[in-house]
Amino acid sequence: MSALLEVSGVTKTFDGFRAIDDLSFSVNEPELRAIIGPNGAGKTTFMDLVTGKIRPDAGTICYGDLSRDLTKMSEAQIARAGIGRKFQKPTVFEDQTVEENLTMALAAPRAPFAVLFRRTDARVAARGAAARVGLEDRMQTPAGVLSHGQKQWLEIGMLLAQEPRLLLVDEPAAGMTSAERERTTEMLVEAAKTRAVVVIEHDMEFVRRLNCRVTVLHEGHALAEGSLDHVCADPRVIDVYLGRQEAADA
Ligand SMILES: Nc1ncnc2c1ncn2[C@@H]1O[C@H](COP(=O)(O)OP(=O)(O)OP(=O)(O)O)[C@@H](O)[C@H]1O
Repeated sequence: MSALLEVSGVTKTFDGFRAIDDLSFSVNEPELRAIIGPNGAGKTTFMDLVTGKIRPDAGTICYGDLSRDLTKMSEAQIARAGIGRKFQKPTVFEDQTVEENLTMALAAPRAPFAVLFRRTDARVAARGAAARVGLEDRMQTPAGVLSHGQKQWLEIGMLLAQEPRLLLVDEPAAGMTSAERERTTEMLVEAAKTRAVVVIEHDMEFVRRLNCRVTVLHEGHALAEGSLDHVCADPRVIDVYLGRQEAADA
């Protein structure tokens, strides 16, 4: 296990407001990491910075064996370097079947099999990708008629088909049934056996099931890090996040 992503002293200001404030932490490969924290803590901004959607004012985000600084790379270069991102809302092609969606993902330029793809059996490859997210019985179903959870899984399957080294997943459990949430944790745990997977999530039951290291963000910096039990026992975390969550849940 070694560091795949090293965030050092990153700051991002929007109109004078420090959304990310001297943020430093690292993610190993392979590893499953959860990022939690109150609304506005900077979680989504962190993902925007890693994927090159926005640039920091200061700091570096080093990635991979050559420690390339992602802050100097374009979004396309970062995607090609093996970083995949799942946004909160599913963005699948609703008119296309599960098989067609997965086939498109397999044929994408950054997919490792894209060059070989014409020589392989597209159906077998797509079925393999579907099996990773439990959709192998839905190959001919238009994505638009899948449940919300199944659409999320399809998109995770499309990303996994491209074999990212680092997969960023923003609130996958939102809007899912408890059975879907449980299945999703299994998928992410499995995916993180061979890559780094970073999950932003508010649902603490979901985070508990991920059973992984947790980083708590607050006001743009890492407030605490460790097991869920460790960070949940931290008075600062209780003060800025868990106390408020309990109040919101009440
Ligand atoms: N493009 C932007 N312009 C101005 N302010 C922004 C921009 N993007 C984010 N912010 C601000 O930066 C702060 C961090 O936002 P961010 O979305 O990263 O938080 P978050 O931890 O993901 O919150 P949530 O849990 O609600 O999704 C917020 O105060 C937000 O309003």
